[in-house]
Amino acid sequence: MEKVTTLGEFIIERQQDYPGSTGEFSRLLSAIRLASKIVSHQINKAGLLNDILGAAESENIQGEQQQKLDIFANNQFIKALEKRKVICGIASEENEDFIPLNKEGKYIVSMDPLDGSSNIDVNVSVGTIFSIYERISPQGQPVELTDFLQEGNKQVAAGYVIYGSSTMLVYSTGNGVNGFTYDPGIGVFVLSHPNMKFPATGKIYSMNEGNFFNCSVGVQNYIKYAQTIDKATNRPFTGRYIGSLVADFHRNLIKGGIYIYPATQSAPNGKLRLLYECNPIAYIAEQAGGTASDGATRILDIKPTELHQRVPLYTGIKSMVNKAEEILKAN
Ligand SMILES: O=P(O)(O)OC[C@H]1O[C@](O)(COP(=O)(O)O)[C@@H](O)[C@@H]1O
Ligand SMILES: [Mg+2]
Ligand SMILES: [Mg+2]
Repeated sequence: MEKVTTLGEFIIERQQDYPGSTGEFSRLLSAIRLASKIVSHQINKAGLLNDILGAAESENIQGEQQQKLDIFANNQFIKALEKRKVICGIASEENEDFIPLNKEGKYIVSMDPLDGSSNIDVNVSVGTIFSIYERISPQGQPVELTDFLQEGNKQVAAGYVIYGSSTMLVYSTGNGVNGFTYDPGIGVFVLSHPNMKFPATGKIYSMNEGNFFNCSVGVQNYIKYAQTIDKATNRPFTGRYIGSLVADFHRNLIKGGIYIYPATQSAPNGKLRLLYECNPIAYIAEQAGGTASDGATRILDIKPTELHQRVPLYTGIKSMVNKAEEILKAN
């Protein structure tokens, strides 16, 4: 019988890569594993439950109408992480300010508890995105804003959960990217996608083209480049856009492509948030042999200044992102 490796076993095995590790990080990951299962279970039966679909009465700090599932997922992840006592603070898309937790905690987590909210009610894949750092303020002290405003290249781990036809947890601790598929029959995540890498070449581009005339000439010229017929360069590329960052990124990671959420006239810094969308996705992209920039600067080198700041995102296969940057620069 083929050997299966559960996420729990994998975490313990990988702990050996870190001599002197205390198990705190493994406990943090197990909290994410637990909350993902609970959210996955809720999503799978969302259509049956009137109290989980639809909008909540509240807005988040970004002025976005919160969905009931945004709040449910937010509460589940906060509860699971708080219980583990190894985290001194959480920043979440759904909370205006960071949430101080255990002063003795060594880690901080920034998260997007439910990504792709506009797709919840229409049974299209959504996700959760998480980014993990070691604190910089002294242990034993309350967590500080500066603990959250670290560059993405300081992340000790990052990942996402995709709630789609199956639920998968994809993460990296800096030694490559591994994907685990949830088996609801036995209630465990099983290693299904070891050492995930972008293919060498790709032909998928993902952008909300409804923004075409709202974008710079550079972005418009890249879209035209993608649509130009030229067999020698694998074009025209195929347009694919789900509207859930996690799902669009995941598809492009497996099939090969580029995801773009550019700056627009109405959103001069783009739409996606640096701390809990762009940094973790960029970390995974680079660990999978791809890249991520804001069109010019490496995402992981951007120094954050605010919890909910937005940046443009270009991520995927290196050659495709480099080409986009080249065209942007030329205009
Ligand atoms: O509807 P648009 O403008 O294309 O934006 C879609 C993007 O917005 C997001 O839904 C923003 O994330 P949230 O759903 O977590 O707010 C991304 O997942 C997605 O890529
Ligand atoms: Mg999101
Ligand atoms: Mg969200």
